[in-house]
Amino acid sequence: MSNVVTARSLSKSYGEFNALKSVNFSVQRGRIVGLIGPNGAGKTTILKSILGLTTFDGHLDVFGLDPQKDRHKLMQKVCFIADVAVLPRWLKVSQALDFVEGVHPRFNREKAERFLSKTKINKNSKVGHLSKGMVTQLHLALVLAIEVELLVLDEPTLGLDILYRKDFYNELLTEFFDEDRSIIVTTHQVEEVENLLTDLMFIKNGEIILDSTMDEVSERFVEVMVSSDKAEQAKEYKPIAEREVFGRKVYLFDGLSPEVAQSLGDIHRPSISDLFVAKMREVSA
Ligand SMILES: Nc1ncnc2c1ncn2[C@@H]1O[C@H](COP(=O)(O)OP(=O)(O)OP(=O)(O)O)[C@@H](O)[C@H]1O
Repeated sequence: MSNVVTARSLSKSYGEFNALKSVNFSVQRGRIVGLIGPNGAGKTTILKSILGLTTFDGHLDVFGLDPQKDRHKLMQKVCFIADVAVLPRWLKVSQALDFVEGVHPRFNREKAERFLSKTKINKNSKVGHLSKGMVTQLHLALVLAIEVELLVLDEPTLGLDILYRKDFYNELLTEFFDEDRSIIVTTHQVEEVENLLTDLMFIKNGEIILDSTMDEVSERFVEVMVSSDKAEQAKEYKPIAEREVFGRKVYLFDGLSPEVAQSLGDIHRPSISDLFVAKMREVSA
């Protein structure tokens, strides 16, 4: 598989503070990577480095380009949706379409209009007269219609209500994603992207503490709901987290064999959010 992004010993310091501590990772073509971490972990710093929006130390290759030197060429291949939609209030929706069509060679206007036709947005409205959610939808319509190979999304659904958030991810899969494209997405709403991701990266304090495909995650981690008589036995296998559901213990294991897991109780795949909480606590323990 070909890498669209390769980072080796990628570091970023702000004065004495190390926001990224020599991280290594890659993103392959045709993958949807979730970059998940608590506030201040370094997610935006990674995204900004990939987009050539900040300086860094170490090696970073994006489509064979150095983001610090080749930002212009990179923008032909990469598109970025930030968490806040910034569109001038006086602009009409139709003018926003004209503008992006004029400045971006890869903008597919027909696609943007199709996306907008599914919303309540009127093309003659001014941005300033749209609701906050509608402005975000307009922004997404404009950006998703730019046909690039890598889409970078930083908390893309912030400010959208639950119905539009679901629509957004459906739209992303049907309108944007295919096997030749890749997506990197950061979000705090991990349950929303759970079924979308092909790869998962957890970051904490500038370090990547998990980097796995979702298939590997399913093979490696298991949650077992254990009856009280097996609780002591389960603990011997050193679970990385435990919680209680309806009076029964649920243990999360890393690398426990399926046979042993089944012998202890009812097994299932942990949710990304449960795994995230467990991994964050494990590291600080
Ligand atoms: N320009 C800057 N000057 C100094 N420190 C900065 C600067 N930008 C980011 N940082 C620090 O670097 C760390 C990583 O920030 P970053 O924005 O990458 O985190 P994040 O994981 O995206 O967080 P959030 O989920 O809150 O957006 C934080 O501790 C932040 O305070």
